[in-house]
Amino acid sequence: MDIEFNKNEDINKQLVYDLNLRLKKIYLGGGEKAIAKHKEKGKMLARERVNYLIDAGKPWLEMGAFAGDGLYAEHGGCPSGGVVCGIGYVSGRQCVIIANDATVKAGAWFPITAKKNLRAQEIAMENRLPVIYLVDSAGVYLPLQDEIFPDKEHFGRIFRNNAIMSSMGIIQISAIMGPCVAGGAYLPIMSDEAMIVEGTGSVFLAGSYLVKSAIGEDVDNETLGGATTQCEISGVTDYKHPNDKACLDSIKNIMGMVGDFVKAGFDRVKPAAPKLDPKDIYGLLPDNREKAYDMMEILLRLLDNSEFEEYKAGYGQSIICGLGRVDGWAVGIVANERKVIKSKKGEMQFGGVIYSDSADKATRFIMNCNQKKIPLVFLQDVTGFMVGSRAEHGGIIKDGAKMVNAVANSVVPKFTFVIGNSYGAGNYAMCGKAYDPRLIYAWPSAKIAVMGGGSAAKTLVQIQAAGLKARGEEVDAAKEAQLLKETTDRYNSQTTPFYAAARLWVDGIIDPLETRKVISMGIEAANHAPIEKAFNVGIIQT
Ligand SMILES: CCC(=O)SCCNC(=O)CCNC(=O)[C@H](O)C(C)(C)COP(=O)(O)OP(=O)(O)OC[C@H]1O[C@@H](n2cnc3c(N)ncnc32)[C@H](O)[C@@H]1OP(=O)(O)O
Repeated sequence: MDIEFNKNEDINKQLVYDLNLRLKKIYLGGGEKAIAKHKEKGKMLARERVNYLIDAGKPWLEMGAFAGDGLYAEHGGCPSGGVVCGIGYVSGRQCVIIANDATVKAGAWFPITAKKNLRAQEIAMENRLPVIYLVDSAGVYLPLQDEIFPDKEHFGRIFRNNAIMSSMGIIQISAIMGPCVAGGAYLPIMSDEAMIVEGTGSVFLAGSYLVKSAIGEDVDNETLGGATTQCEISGVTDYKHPNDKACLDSIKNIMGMVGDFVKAGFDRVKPAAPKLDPKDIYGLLPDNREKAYDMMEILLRLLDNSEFEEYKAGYGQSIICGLGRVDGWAVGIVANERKVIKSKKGEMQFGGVIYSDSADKATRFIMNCNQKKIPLVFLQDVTGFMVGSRAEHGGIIKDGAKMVNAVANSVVPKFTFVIGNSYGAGNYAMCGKAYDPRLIYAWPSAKIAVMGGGSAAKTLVQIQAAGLKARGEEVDAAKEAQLLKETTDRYNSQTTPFYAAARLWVDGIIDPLETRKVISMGIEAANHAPIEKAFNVGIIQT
């Protein structure tokens, strides 16, 4: 192995190590004190509940672990958005699990909590997966009510989704495992069935403090809406359990009896590991995002048997397209090439840039995958579409539009991995979050922004300098350098995968070695949802 490989390997392994350290801290939720208080009540922690619920030895795909990371510092933070979400197996069935973490402000809903719940429900709806809610929530986080309460994508949307999902035939089971107040109360009761834990679970529209202030009644929370009240007096809840474990056992039991539904029918054969070692990816992926590398070498380490059926290998080479398998599932790959290319026409093309010919090729390939019912996997390392008069005169806008059209209108499931840069309209054409990927994960090496820090800073500084000069202010070299540094620093802090994951622009950050697992679980999930719409791109931009 050469020096470059070893250097990359050290850096990429360090990034994964740092990622795991940050996750470990996040897994502490509201912190040691809140954990101790929670456990004193005899309650399991949110992650313990999930671990107990899911099948041992089967994979768990967490979504949104970094949601809220670095946000709401003035409120004490909101690790994982105060809710644990993911796809797991319960009694052999893939389910979406949504578990409030009551160590974070009693499981109250911050704005990012709503966004994360809505994303988890979206995943359940798109894939027609059952949802299990482990509810332990104080409802709206009152100091931020104006950012979470009334708008379309705020808290109310969750209950609207409960109703819509029910009418779609999506199974929803809730367990009330702590005080569930106001908004926290609607969610479990809008599910197909709700169970409640005796002594710790309670569910009511208004807690004892509000009842006292509203109507002057003195009543404790247990009498108001505890397990006995809701199971034996009101009939609001359906099953009463003595503790968390018994409650979770009951969910497992019910899930074990669920019948089979029609599948989408994506092709799968016996899985095979890649022939080339996936761990090589650490050494192959450069230590910085401007360096060129051979994307094919990465691809071959993600695909079964390292086999790839390349489409139009000699044409539009700044995007690699082709068919392969991941864990036995057939996939259509669309990946940005990162090495400099000399096209057959003699033109030099930069790696990571989408040219007219590559957009044209990718469009046709995406349409082909839709025709053949093959799920699409996008590997993003893209700085954007080619600029300049040659590209414009060649019609780059219409070729880019064509690709965006095919991606947007695809009816096969799409999965996106941001492995390097994800800049500009390249993010869109390569199926960024706005293009409905069923799942989108970033590698620790990812950078997501409208453009790279350097380019953005230079562009902004030119604009700012022109404005200052127009107002008669002197812009000397020192002032320009200061503007450049400030803008670059700000941009760089906003392009990290952590910044993106905190805001749910991606579903999470993964070790590159987990990529195959995400694709496989994602296609298995997507296979629950038959494709109902015919593929139609409308007017294509020829
Ligand atoms: C759709 C409309 C809505 O959802 S309106 C929401 C209305 N919600 C409420 O009135 C619930 C108020 N909270 C409570 O009654 C209790 O916190 C319940 C849920 C019973 C839990 O009690 P307990 O386990 O003792 O926790 P705690 O009270 O010590 O709270 C822990 C920390 O969380 C906070 N907290 C709690 N609820 C909220 C809330 N809704 N908004 C904002 N903050 C909330 C508490 O203040 C406490 O914070 P801290 O740890 O002291 O900083």
